[in-house]
Amino acid sequence: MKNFNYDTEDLVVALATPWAESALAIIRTSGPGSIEATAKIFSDRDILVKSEHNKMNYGFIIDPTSSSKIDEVMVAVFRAPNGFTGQDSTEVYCHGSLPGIKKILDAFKQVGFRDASPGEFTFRAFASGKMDLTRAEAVQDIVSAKSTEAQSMALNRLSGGIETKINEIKGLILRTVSAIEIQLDYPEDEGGLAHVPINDVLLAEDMIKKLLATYSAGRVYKEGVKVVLAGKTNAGKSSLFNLFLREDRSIVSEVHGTTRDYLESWISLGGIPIKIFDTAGIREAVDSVEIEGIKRTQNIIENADIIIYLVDGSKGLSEDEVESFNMLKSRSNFIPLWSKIDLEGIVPPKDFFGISTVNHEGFSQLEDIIKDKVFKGNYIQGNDAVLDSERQKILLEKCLEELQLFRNGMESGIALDLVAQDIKEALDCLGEITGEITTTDILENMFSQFCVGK
Ligand SMILES: Nc1nc2c(c(=O)[nH]1)N(C=O)[C@@H](CNc1ccc(C(=O)N[C@@H](CCC(=O)O)C(=O)O)cc1)CN2
Ligand SMILES: Nc1nc2c(ncn2[C@@H]2O[C@H](COP(=O)(O)OP(=O)(O)OP(=O)(O)O)[C@@H](O)[C@H]2O)c(=O)[nH]1
Ligand SMILES: [Mg+2]
Repeated sequence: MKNFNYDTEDLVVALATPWAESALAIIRTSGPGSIEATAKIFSDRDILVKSEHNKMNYGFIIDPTSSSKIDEVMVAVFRAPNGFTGQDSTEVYCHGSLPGIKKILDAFKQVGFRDASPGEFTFRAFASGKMDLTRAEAVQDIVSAKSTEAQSMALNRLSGGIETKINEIKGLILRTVSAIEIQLDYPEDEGGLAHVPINDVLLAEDMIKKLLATYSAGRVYKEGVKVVLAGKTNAGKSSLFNLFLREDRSIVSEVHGTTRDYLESWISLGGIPIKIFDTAGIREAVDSVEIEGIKRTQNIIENADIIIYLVDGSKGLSEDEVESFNMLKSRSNFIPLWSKIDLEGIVPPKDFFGISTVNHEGFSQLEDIIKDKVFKGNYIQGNDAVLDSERQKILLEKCLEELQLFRNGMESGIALDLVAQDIKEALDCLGEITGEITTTDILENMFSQFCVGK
């Protein structure tokens, strides 16, 4: 974090692809004069110096001290004010050999480049006005997206989905602020406070609330949820685990206590990343291994987002589990299942959902129930911009509070110049979200979380 570099005028270089052997690797540079500087280590200087923006050029990277060839490459040229960073910039597409990459990076250092710090390319894009902070944050989101949905949502933000919303909200608040300013400047004007469009503030509050509601739903796609399969031995937990995975991962048998330690696996449920746990069945255990297994089960249950509790439908709820079952039952994240409903005469009692891992009856309903529990009613609609940054969320909450303070002040007749302060603070929150107002702390915090080369 301390290493963050705000200088945007010097030359930076970084490997943009992983430090690993691969077919190709990309080394990118940015900074005023980076095209000329790259040309110093390129086989045909003129080609690069004269290259158009967005053009690929074929040649060799040359060691500046020995003049020997380092690698056969393609070099892309981007010219300010265009391109990702908005600065002169180049990209070397080389062979993905680690020693080769190292030699090229060394050659760049010899002609005046320094290593870029994490997020420095995106910071430069921000600094040159190519993107606001909501888009800059989306750059890292899109790189680290773990599901297709998370990636689409990040792309929406990268394309300005959040920025547009914030600007709309800002527009509404600004109308009110300028009306107030007119009032303060010309208090004798007719109409008085009636001219202050409080309705716009209500609309702004509404938009903020809607945006905030997308946050928790967005988290789900980004971080995923932990779902645990729990219940007594032989209830069918491992069978259901395997059905979720569509693979025979966990051992299934009619022997009680088959699963001794927990198993976990990531699955996708309509794009929601779910870490699902098969656990050791709960019973009065005798040997120390099983006791430890059950201890772990209890630990996983405590930390789960969703608890799926299976009761063996062919046996029913047994006496020794009633107490713990009732305790779990009151939790909002609890899903009680009645298993083996394919067997003759098994009907789930009230409050239980039936499931069969033999004929899959009840499985798609179970998936829907999980989704409902996960989203708690906050579904995301089609192309909604989904708020994902905690930083942005906190600022929006603060903005909302300030707006409410402002309205309360207006309604209770507090002096206009005082309430004006609240609404201006609301405006500042929005300015901080997009980065019109920034502090070094904010920037350091944000960009230090990026990968190097981004
Ligand atoms: N080779 C390469 N691929 C890449 C990137 C990159 O930097 N290099 N990107 C980096 O993350 C992403 C693409 N992001 C980009 C964002 C803006 C511009 C750009 O040149 N914008 C021009 C207008 C482009 C046009 O409309 O034709 C501009 O802003 O002036 C390019 C790439 C993903 N793929
Ligand atoms: N008929 C029927 N049998 C099932 C169903 N699900 C599981 N079984 C059987 O029930 C027995 C126990 O299944 P498991 O999935 O191993 O049960 P478990 O809850 O993981 O048991 P432990 O690991 O011992 O805690 C096996 O013989 C399964 O074939 C079902 O839906 N219908
Ligand atoms: Mg099992």
